[in-house]
Amino acid sequence: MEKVVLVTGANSGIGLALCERLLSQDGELRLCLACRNMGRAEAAKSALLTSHPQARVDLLHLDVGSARSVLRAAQEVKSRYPRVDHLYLNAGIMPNPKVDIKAFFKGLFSSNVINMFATAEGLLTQQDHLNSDGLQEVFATNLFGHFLLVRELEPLLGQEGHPSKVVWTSSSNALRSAFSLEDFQHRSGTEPYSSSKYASDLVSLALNRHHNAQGLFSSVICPGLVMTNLTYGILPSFFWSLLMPIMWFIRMFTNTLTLTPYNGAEALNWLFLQKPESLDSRAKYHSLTSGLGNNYTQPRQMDIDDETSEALYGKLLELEKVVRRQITEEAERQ
Ligand SMILES: NC(=O)C1=CN([C@@H]2O[C@H](COP(=O)(O)OP(=O)(O)OC[C@H]3O[C@@H](n4cnc5c(N)ncnc54)[C@H](OP(=O)(O)O)[C@@H]3O)[C@@H](O)[C@H]2O)C=CC1
Ligand SMILES: CC(C)=CCC[C@@H](C)[C@H]1CC[C@H]2C3=C(CC[C@]12C)[C@@]1(C)CCC(=O)C[C@@H]1CC3
Repeated sequence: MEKVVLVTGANSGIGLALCERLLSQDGELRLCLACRNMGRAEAAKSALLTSHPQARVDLLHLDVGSARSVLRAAQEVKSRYPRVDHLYLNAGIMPNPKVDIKAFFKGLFSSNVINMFATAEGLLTQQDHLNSDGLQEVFATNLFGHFLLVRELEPLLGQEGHPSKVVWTSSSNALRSAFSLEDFQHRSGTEPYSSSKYASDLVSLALNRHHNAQGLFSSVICPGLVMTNLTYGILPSFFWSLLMPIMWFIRMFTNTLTLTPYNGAEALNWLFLQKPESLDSRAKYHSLTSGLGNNYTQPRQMDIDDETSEALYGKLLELEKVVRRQITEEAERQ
């Protein structure tokens, strides 16, 4: 049977580049683009079919920021496919980003400049708000919706003799300093993006602990700094044009400025080809691009521990119960 691959946030940026690369790799794939905007999803499908006319590309309506939408979409997946071989949890948002310009120029002339361009530590804040489920939107979109999707699709992930891979698009901006177990939704801080990405690293580790035996293997990747809708939302395009020469120069000294979605999808594509049992639960797989433009993937140990990972996993299971109860009660009232 052909491999089934589902990609969230597949209609643009790194997700779309991954789809292109996967289809070039394996013409037999059954590729499912899971997107919240069906117009954009159709456009992405047409683009993919232009370069791969024989490809089997399906669309699925999925808003990962809405628990109801996730449950509905998961039902649809269960009715369409007997199993899911690769589940790419790639959709992500960074709403209302603000760059600390003073910190940027201070960092630019310090020995920390390479780390600053790689992680944005101390540079970026965002303004978040509650969504219709009463959850912080960044947490709900980048983490919880994906967690719920994995929970719902468990019966399709890792069947007898067919291990499945779950891959989270995390970030080098996943920083322990932005995350707190007591405030795992990041209600009170100003770095919800960083917190949600750190949480995805922790959850991936917990998924491996709980589900490797059944054949579900979870990994996290970092695409590097890639020019996409998400990054174009951070600064006006005029600033990006000014910054580009600096970024190309810095690329001589650090390989984390992958810049194009194709390069950024390197680690996602690399993971597709690996035996799941050979992967390291504690490593983040980084897409890297050399000064000469060569792409490669490198594992780097994550700053995570079992205790925090298990505690967060427990809290997410509790929250899942609350959200499911809320949805059932609302359905009963209608
Ligand atoms: N660009 C970079 O430098 C880096 C990006 N990343 C991560 O890479 C991932 C992909 O982002 P990137 O390609 O850069 O940015 P894009 O904005 O191009 O892609 C994000 C994708 O996620 C989708 N999405 C957002 N919210 C939802 C939702 N509620 N439900 C379903 N889909 C949704 C978007 O759909 P729509 O078109 O409808 O908005 C879009 O397809 C993200 O997780 C991001 O955090 C990590 C590190 C660096
Ligand atoms: C002139 C001026 C104010 C420049 C600021 C440069 C920043 C906009 C970039 C420096 C490091 C970048 C970075 C990201 C976004 C843009 C920068 C902050 C990400 C946070 C984008 C999303 C990620 O997940 C990781 C990236 C790390 C580096």
